[in-house]
Amino acid sequence: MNTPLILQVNRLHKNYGATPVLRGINLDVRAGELISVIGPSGSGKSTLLRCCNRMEEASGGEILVEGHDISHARGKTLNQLRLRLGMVFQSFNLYPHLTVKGNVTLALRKVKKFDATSADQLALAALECVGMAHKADARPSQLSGGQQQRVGIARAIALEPAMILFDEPTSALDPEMVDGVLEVMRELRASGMTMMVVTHEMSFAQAASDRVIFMDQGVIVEQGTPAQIFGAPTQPRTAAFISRSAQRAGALS
Ligand SMILES: Nc1ncnc2c1ncn2[C@@H]1O[C@H](COP(=O)(O)OP(=O)(O)OP(=O)(O)O)[C@@H](O)[C@H]1O
Repeated sequence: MNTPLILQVNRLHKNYGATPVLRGINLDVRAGELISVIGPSGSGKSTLLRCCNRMEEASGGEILVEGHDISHARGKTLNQLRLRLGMVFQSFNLYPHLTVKGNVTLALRKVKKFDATSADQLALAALECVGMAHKADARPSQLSGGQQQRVGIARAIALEPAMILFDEPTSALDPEMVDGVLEVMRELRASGMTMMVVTHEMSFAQAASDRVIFMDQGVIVEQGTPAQIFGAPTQPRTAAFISRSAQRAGALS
């Protein structure tokens, strides 16, 4: 039996001015899936992610979160649906004046209205999940980039979302920090979290995803298992991208 649908994207269009950036995206995400979105720079990957939680307004189409239409929701309903989609950013977006724990409890207190004790407990549990509980009282500036990103992930987990959207979570990190963050994401996957990850880390997409989506010029060109997309792509554009990425990785190693 299929697991429940967490996210449905139907005929999604996005224009910036007269320029179409997303051109009719259709996509279903089921509970427990880890989906990697790959594709050339400018293909619309981040825009797709940002339209899902209405950080960007779509120009057309519909997005359902656990069956509820977020694309036309307003006010309290919109806020509640947004909370179901956690977001992890490339640039961490932690508040520098708050401690690690303060960053994680902020939305729990302000948005979810938890009392201080409950918010602290949830925050410490989330920090434990990403191996950062021992830094609960540190400031973000005292942490490495990889540690800051793990706090960003803890902040998302603490809100108990139905799904987490990751927008290039390792792109701003020094190479030696990347593996620790990818490991936390693998553990989250193993714990059953539903995840959609825009990534340039091809080895992660290949090894950790249930499904890989290849985008180019605002459309999904092809999607399939990592074995299909990386081993036997059916579309010439996918094959060319995979081959270029492999060459680049070879040149770097
Ligand atoms: N706020 C904006 N205003 C105008 N154009 C934008 C805006 N945001 C993105 N774009 C354009 O939309 C296109 C898709 O951008 P997007 O960031 O979604 O691509 P991407 O596939 O995530 O690229 P990358 O891998 O480089 O991050 C690009 O041509 C980009 O310049």
